Amino acid sequence: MQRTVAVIGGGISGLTACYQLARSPNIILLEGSGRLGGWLHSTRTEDGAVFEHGPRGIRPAGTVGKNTLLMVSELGLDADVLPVPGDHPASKNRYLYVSGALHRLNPSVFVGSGVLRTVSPFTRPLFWSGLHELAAPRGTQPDETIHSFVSRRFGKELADIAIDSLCRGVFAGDCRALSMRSCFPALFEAEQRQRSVILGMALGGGKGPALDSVLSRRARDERWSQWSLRGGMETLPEALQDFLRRRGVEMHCHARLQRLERTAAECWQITLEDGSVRADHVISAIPARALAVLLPGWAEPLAQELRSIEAVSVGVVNLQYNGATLPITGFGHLVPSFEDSSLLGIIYDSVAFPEQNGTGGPSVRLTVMLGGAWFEQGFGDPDMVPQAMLLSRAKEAVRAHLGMMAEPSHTIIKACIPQYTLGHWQRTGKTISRYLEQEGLPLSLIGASYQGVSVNDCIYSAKTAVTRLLDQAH
Ligand SMILES: Cc1cc2nc3c(=O)[nH]c(=O)nc-3n(C[C@H](O)[C@H](O)[C@H](O)COP(=O)(O)OP(=O)(O)OC[C@H]3O[C@@H](n4cnc5c(N)ncnc54)[C@H](O)[C@@H]3O)c2cc1C
Ligand SMILES: C=Cc1c2[nH]c(c1C)Cc1[nH]c(c(CCC(=O)O)c1C)Cc1[nH]c(c(C)c1CCC(=O)O)Cc1[nH]c(c(C)c1C=C)C2
Repeated sequence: MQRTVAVIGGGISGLTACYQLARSPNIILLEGSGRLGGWLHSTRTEDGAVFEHGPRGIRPAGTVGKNTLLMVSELGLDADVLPVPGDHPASKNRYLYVSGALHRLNPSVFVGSGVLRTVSPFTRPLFWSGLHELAAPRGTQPDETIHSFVSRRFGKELADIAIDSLCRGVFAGDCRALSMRSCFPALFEAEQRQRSVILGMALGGGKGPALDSVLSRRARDERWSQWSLRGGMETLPEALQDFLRRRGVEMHCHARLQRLERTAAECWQITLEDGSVRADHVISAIPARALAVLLPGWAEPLAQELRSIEAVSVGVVNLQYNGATLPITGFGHLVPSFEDSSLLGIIYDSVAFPEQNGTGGPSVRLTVMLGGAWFEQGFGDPDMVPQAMLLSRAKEAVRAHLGMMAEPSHTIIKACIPQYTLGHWQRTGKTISRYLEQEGLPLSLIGASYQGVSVNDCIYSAKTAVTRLLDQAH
């Protein structure tokens, strides 16, 4: 008898798992909402402007970046790719908003001749942070917060300003709570391997698998910092959906799971609102906390670990200013938590991707990101916050930081980003995997809750999980 694999959750993780399984028969995808794609969600206006609800740019670098470009190529999307080359202002200019002013941080501040100069908002040349790092001893803790790791190796000022902002701009999180080992594993391992992060990164960590494609070679030659797709990031799940439909994969929207049980015949019994499904193996691609509530009472040890993987809420406010121009060009700016904790940063979408501005004449598209780990403190309960409060906070920030006074058109979304806090590596790498192994549970866990929040990480971990599953079956 053919085995049935049920994939729960039709975000990019679940769709990629189906894509990797598509040669096998009896695959069923169950998505709770009315659409596939999860956070890859783009609103397209009648005049062709694109507003992203979640990710708006993907990095091409490294094994995970190349792997995504390979899938994009296989899906026939090469002509839709919008690259941001290395010499583009959105690659060269990123800003920090400190003491009421924008400070430009171009890459040479960290790696070029700029390290010898004092660049505001820092009070001394970053050269000294580099020297400090090269001399600092190897850490002895199995895990450490990002703030503690960077303060110990590079000095407190870099941690307080640059790293605090970076963690807000990637995890919407607090670097004093996030785990270095789980959020930046390559840097953590570089220190373990070579005693110094700088030396470890310079000497490299061995070769990854060969995942080259025409797109990844172009990305390397043109030094892309990121890329998107002409119709927005949602083009990717749409292409996956088309591919899966052609392969005959069963896909169901409005199929929210209510309960997961084991039957006497060692199958999964999956209860939906209006029926049930049986499967031999379940791939969960939903947030860890959402899975925890579906599990039966006997799996409480697993549910407990899953519940401890938290997530924070982000208010995403897209604003369009018709006929306006920005006072500066770049990727956007971040706001460190000491400056204004509940305002994370502003992305200048129209600079990186002018192709997505639409045909309605010149306009500026911005996204203001609010809340994150500071959401409750700034706005109260995420489920109760009035949209008007998020909108007025976003407009006020654009006025104060960029001097743009006009009345914008807008969309407001509330999103979630998982937080890898101290001990995450042990929770996912040891406790959870040991439990699944000991109980012999045919359950794979993929998605942003476990091994990286970026789109690249989600795609790569879905592929790895399916490869493991197919290897076990042979
Ligand atoms: C605002 C924001 C900006 C971001 N920016 C970037 C960026 O610039 N670059 C980048 O690389 N990454 C970015 N990310 C991160 C990245 O987009 C996400 O981590 C990734 O898309 C998560 O994909 P996923 O499939 O694991 O989860 P999700 O997209 O959350 O998908 C999970 C799916 O499961 C469904 N589901 C949940 N519960 C059930 C249930 N009980 N039954 C059935 N279905 C269920 C949901 O409806 C959803 O469709 C951003 C994320 C956010 C929120
Ligand atoms: C202000 C909040 C946020 C901004 N983007 C995100 C949040 C929470 C989410 C996000 N941004 C990136 C990733 C993926 C990381 C990866 O490993 O690929 C995610 C989940 C990319 C990113 N954005 C910024 C940086 C430094 C990075 C890391 C990779 C890279 O260098 O490109 C900076 C940044 N993010 C935001 C702004 C306004 C900003 C800075 C100018 C928005």
